[in-house]
Amino acid sequence: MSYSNLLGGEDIGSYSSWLTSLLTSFMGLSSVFGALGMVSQSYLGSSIKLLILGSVIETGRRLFQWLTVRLRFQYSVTAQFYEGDPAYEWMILFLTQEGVWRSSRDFIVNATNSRRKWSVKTADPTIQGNAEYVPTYEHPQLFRWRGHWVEIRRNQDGAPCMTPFGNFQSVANLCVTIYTLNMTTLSELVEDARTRYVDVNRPNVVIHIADSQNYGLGHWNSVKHKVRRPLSSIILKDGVVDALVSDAQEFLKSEDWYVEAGIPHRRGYLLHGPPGTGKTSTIYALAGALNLEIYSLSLASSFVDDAFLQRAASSIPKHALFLIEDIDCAFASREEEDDAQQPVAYRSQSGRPVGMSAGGPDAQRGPRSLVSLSGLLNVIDGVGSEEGKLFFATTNYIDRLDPALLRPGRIDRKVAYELATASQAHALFLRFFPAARFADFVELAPTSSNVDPEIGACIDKVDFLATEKAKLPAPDSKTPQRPDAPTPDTPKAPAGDVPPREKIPALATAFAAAIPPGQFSTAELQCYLQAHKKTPAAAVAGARAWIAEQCEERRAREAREAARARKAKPDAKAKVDKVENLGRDDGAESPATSEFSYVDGSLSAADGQKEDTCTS
Ligand SMILES: Nc1ncnc2c1ncn2[C@@H]1O[C@H](COP(=O)(O)OP(=O)(O)OP(=O)(O)O)[C@@H](O)[C@H]1O
Repeated sequence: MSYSNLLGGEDIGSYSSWLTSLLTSFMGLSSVFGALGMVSQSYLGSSIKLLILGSVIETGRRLFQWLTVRLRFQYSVTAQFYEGDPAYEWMILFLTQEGVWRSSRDFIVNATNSRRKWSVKTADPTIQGNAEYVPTYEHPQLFRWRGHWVEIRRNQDGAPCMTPFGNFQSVANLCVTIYTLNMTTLSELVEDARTRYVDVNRPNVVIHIADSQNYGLGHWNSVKHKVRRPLSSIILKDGVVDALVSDAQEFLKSEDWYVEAGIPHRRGYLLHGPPGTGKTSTIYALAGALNLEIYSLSLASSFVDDAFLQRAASSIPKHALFLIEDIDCAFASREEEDDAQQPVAYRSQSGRPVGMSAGGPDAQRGPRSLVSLSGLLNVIDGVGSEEGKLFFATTNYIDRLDPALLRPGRIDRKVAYELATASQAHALFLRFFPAARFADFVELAPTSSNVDPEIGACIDKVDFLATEKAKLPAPDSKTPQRPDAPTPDTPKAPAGDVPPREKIPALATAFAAAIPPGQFSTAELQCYLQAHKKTPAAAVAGARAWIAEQCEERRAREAREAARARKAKPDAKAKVDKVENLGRDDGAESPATSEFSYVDGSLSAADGQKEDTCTS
């Protein structure tokens, strides 16, 4: 290739003249550089010095970084806590108590609910009330704990990482670094956090709920705190609650015995009975009394399948209470599948079906679950079941449960709940109107003359009864006393001037006598009494009208359901007849014609002379 080609066709002469002029200008520049030589030498020296200094600084910086990492690794302990794990909750509380985030200036504000948040308290606790202040925790925070420096960093939307739940997900996590040579400091810190959490939650029952399929947050991704309910507030037949508590206590403290006997250390309970009879309340009260946290899930949830159930159950810690409510909603029992015609209904104490649907099981069945029977059995007592747990299940329809589910080893104890008896109605009334609050019950004061005539008549009767009782000699201490009997040291009150405190037991007796036993759930009675919080006499006086109203509502509901069932299935009429005949087996009237009977709440009835005033 020639130069001429390279230069695009220009001749050699013009090229050499261009080269000559270029060399001349270069020589000219060189002379300029030469003139500046003296000056540039000093600049060059400074530049080299700067370069060396920069390199030393950078090397030092890198060395320092390297050393920090090494020292940090060598002389610190780091732990990660993932949202959704109970230990994360402990740390949240710990950091809130330590006031670590007080310096934060960036918050998310949420309305307060029962779910604990990563919140800090404002200086004025009265302002905290309805909102929670959740720092965004962008920057690492350093604080002192028991003489150690602890660094906290929170990763809100971290890069996807492998969670302890076995998947990659960006989960909020908390990174705690303690600067110490002692590895046990970490466990001491975690134990401190746990103890504080237990102490703070002592007045509460902690309920972990699996309420979404977001595995990244753990299976128990919602935490609620309910005020602990005293066991004494659960009104059941004598001894039922005590037996349950001592059984669970015995189980919890006899782990060694189970191991020695080669029996898996787990215990299953099934609480069954009509809605609103206290099954869930009993479980919450029991968990509170035994300091157990509840892990509750519903098999009807659309995201709960065998795999989810398995993983969720195995992530429940030891000495916790695993609760499945409405366990029947998952599937039909084998018998039920075989005999789809068999109607299911609760019966009142008189044998009459109560609150049933005439449409048979299909009409009452809730949504089916993705959980299979074998999946559930496996979780309760198969290889998938974890030991050291109390398993509780509730159902309104024990008849629907497969016998395999009910066998001992899976369900070790069944407790039947029933519609309220007279003594439950009596106890409930006393719970609503404790004598300690008698000052609130103005209608009972001797001076109150402007009360409704019906209530007035009721109070008169109570006054009469109380004064009559006051005239009785003090009962022999060996004689069993009625709950409403006056105590021996009760001062005798003159007729017509009975102190309110003494009217309450008499009103409770009158109320219990007014309520037909085995017809209403405790929840229904509770709802009625709530409407009369401060007026016990009005509650007694109005009981009769309320019962009539309830009768009417039930009849209307049953008629509607029967009509719907008739429409849905041609043979429903036969089923309805069959169900109605259940009520006639013991000679009782058909629920269609006379579902309820109740005893007049008069004082004579309280003394045992029952008077049937049933209508319709
Ligand atoms: N035996 C009882 N003792 C005290 N309170 C009760 C009792 N039964 C029901 N209650 C009250 O009624 C309400 C509902 O009770 P709870 O939820 O325990 O009933 P349940 O039997 O679990 O109902 P469901 O079968 O519908 O879940 C609660 O507020 C509870 O206080």
